[in-house]
Order: sequence, then structure tokens, then C-alpha cells
Amino acid sequence: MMQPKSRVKIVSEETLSNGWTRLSSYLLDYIDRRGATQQLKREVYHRTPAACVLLYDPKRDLVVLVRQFRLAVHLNGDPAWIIEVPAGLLDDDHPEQAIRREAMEETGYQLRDARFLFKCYTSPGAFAEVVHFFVSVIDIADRVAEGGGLDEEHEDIEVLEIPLDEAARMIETGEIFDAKTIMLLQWALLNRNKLR
Ligand SMILES: Nc1nc2c(ncn2[C@@H]2O[C@H](COP(=O)(O)OP(=O)(O)O[C@H]3O[C@H](CO)[C@@H](O)[C@H](O)[C@@H]3O)[C@@H](O)[C@H]2O)c(=O)[nH]1
Ligand SMILES: [Mg+2]
Repeated sequence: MMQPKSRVKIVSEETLSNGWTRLSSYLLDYIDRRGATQQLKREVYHRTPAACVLLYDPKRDLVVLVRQFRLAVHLNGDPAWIIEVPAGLLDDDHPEQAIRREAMEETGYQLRDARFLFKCYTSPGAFAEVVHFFVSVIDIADRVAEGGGLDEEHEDIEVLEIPLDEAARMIETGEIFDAKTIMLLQWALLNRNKLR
């Protein structure tokens, strides 16, 4: 059995765009499962790692979500102020540090425990992005600031407190359609009893 690494040889990389995030085109020699060498062309968007968190308040049985404008959604013609769990890029921080910072900036909640759940590739066909998923049990007393995002980054974030069952229904109605948000809400539905 061939080692996986020896099946892939990067022949060349060309930077197509180097703006907010770099986009490259690669040529690679790829040995397929029958042992034949194929030359492939693949584009990769070098999105850096990120983290997201489900804030769950067991006393009120609600989750804290954020609503903000997403241009890609707008360009597709979908309602573009979309509802998501708090999330952000790691910016060289450890995932847990990053998610504490993002939760504070976006929602004003000071997290006590943040429990790592899993990591996931959000779109592995084209994006290098890995997202680290967390859950944090919160209480109304943990909200020490307004949230809303950073003015200097022109973040314009609305904080929403929604009963978990209502949020679950909003997946069915199509009002919530962000992948990481759906994953965390479904995790919460499966594990709510352990969070009380
Ligand atoms: N100038 C500039 N600024 C940008 C650009 N893209 C994003 N920004 C700014 O950078 C901020 C990044 O905010 P974060 O909170 O760190 O990231 P996020 O956009 O919430 O990202 C999370 O959700 C995305 C959508 O699901 C994920 O793609 C991402 O990995 C992460 O989970 C944005 O609010 C915006 O102000 C850009 O192309 N140019
Ligand atoms: Mg964010």
C-alpha cells in the first residue's frame, strides 16, 4: 500500500489573487487508486482557521445568536442579514482564546467555561478553512457588555436571544441556513439535558 503523501506531488503554485485572503492555482501529479498518475489543476482559497461557539443558557433554555450582513449570500439573492453563532478567525490565537474574544466582541458575554466539541472543514473542495467548534453554558449575569462587533472593522452585529426550540424550528423554516449554526443547534438538541 502506497503512503498517502507519496501519491501527491505539487508541481507548481500560482497566486491568482492576494487580497484579504490568498487564492492559488496548483498543478499536481496525483496517483489515483488504480496507480495511474493524473495531472490535476486545483484552486485553493487559503482561508485561515476559525472558531465558533454555541452560547446556551439552561435557565432560560435559549441560545445567543448574532445577525450580520454577508455579501456572498446577498450576491446569491438570499436574505443577506443572516443568523449565525458567534464566530471569528483565530488571528494567531489559540482557538479557545479566540472564541472568548469573539464572544465578547460580538455578544458582550464573558464566557466562563468553553468546551471544545470538534473541528470541521467547512468546504474542503476549495477552502483550507478549519473551524473549531465550542459550547459554553452562560447565564444572564455573564452579559457584561453590549456586543455588536468592532467599530474599526465596520462590524454591524445584532445580538439575538432565541429559545433553543424556536431556533431549531428556524432551521426548518429556512430562516437559519448557516452550516456551523445548524451543526451547533443540532448538537444542542441532542445534548441539552447534559447542559442543565
Ligand atoms: N477589508 C476587509 N475586511 C474583511 C473582509 N472580509 C472580512 N472582513 C472583516 O473582517 C471581519 C472578520 O470577522 P470575524 O468575526 O473574525 O470573522 P467572521 O467573518 O465572523 O467569520 C466566521 O464566519 C464565517 C462565515 O461562516 C466563516 O467563513 C469564518 O471562517 C468564520 O467562522 C469581518 O467582520 C469584516 O469586518 C475583506 O475581504 N476585506
Ligand atoms: Mg464574526
